Amino acid sequence: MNEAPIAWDEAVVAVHAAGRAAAAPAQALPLAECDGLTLAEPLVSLTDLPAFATSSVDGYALRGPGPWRLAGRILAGQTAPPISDGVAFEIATGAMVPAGTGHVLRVEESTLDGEVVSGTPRPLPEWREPGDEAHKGDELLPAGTPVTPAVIGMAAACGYDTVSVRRAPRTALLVFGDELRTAGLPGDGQVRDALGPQLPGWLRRLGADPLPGLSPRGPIEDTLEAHVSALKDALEQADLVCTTGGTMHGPVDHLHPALAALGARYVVNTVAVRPGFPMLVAELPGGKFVAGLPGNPQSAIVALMSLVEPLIAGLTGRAVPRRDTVTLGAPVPGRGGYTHLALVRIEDDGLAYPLAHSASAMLRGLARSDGFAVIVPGAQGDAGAVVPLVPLPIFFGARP
Ligand SMILES: Nc1nc2c(c(=O)[nH]1)N[C@H]1C(S)=C(S)[C@@H](COP(=O)(O)OP(=O)(O)OC[C@H]3O[C@@H](n4cnc5c(N)ncnc54)[C@H](O)[C@@H]3O)O[C@H]1N2
Ligand code: MOO
Repeated sequence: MNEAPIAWDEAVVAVHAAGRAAAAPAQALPLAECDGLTLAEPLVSLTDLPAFATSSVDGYALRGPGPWRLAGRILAGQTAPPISDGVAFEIATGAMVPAGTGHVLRVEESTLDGEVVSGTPRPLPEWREPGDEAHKGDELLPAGTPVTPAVIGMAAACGYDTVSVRRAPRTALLVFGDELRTAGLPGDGQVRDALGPQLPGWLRRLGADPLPGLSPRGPIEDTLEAHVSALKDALEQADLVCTTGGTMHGPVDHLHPALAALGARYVVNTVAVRPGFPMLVAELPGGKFVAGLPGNPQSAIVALMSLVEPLIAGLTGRAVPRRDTVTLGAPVPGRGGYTHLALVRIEDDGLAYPLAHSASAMLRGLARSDGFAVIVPGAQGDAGAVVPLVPLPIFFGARP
């Protein structure tokens, strides 16, 4: 219970390593099923790209000095015949350039008189040579690359039908707290559950696969028995179970005793970060994980980005999440020996400003935020300082 909190940056590395050691096996999946998954092996070109000399323009393939006699037409998709001196083939953009072609003359820079083509070809080739983009065997992308639509397009272009990927970790979300209402207005000691509805969306954006029926489940009754049984059930289906609330040691905080009852080993138990320090990740027998997110809503999201993001990265074979930097537009206080993850919004001047209503129990600042500025232990975030940013996984076009 009184374990010293681990430094924030060390916690990130520790959970990533634990996830990496338990990563899902590689599997070959059809391209259409790979969006959002992770390459398990380097993407190596299966062919020269382009695979044949490809015309970049509509015009005429020519050989030797002009004028040229029109001998036929080559459309995209057809195999080009060889070409001989004094001959022209009408050729389409994307069509195969005949072996022996000296020039491709653009249609708009040519004249066709009966069957005679004339004009002055441009000096530079108007076609792409085999291997211009890639040679067979070239490594195009390393293992661990997240599969985006562009990666799928690249894989298709160089001949893949399936790619070797690691699947998204299946997640469950258990919400703890007898004070939580799942509908209607808060009041009389009860609050709306603000984490059950938002965490599955964040988890999906971080590359996880939230299980239907378990995303969320709760509120789970505030008894140890109910906690143990809910965790057991969820762990049967999920690779990673996230929980909210109950990370402290209050009279109805049952997470730690429940983890002990299940034989869990802490990977990280409390982190020197504000807010959110009671966050934890534990590994269960069988290589499954529980991430304990504190109940205060903003603290839960700090824990998500501090521990769950790198854990998912490890489980899928991705690198430790990269942190870009931002320049602060206004001062952000440090938190002594703790790392401060401070909600910021990047305004039109390109600078990151702290947000009002950013206390750990609040969501108003989070709802307008681009991410958390990182103020390292012992430092102050002065205006003009360049600091790391933990970006929230929102599309730029969708920022609030
Ligand atoms: N004696 C001490 N008490 C507390 C300390 C401390 O150092 N000493 N730390 C505080 C900090 S910091 C945090 S964070 C919380 C963490 O507590 P738990 O993870 O055990 O969370 P709960 O006690 O269950 O809830 C805390 C708070 O958050 C509200 N909550 C919980 N779940 C939800 C939800 N799904 N949606 C909206 N709000 C939620 C809950 O009602 C409480 O207000 O401990 C402090 N205590
Ligand atoms: O650190 Mo608690 O997680 O501030 O609210």
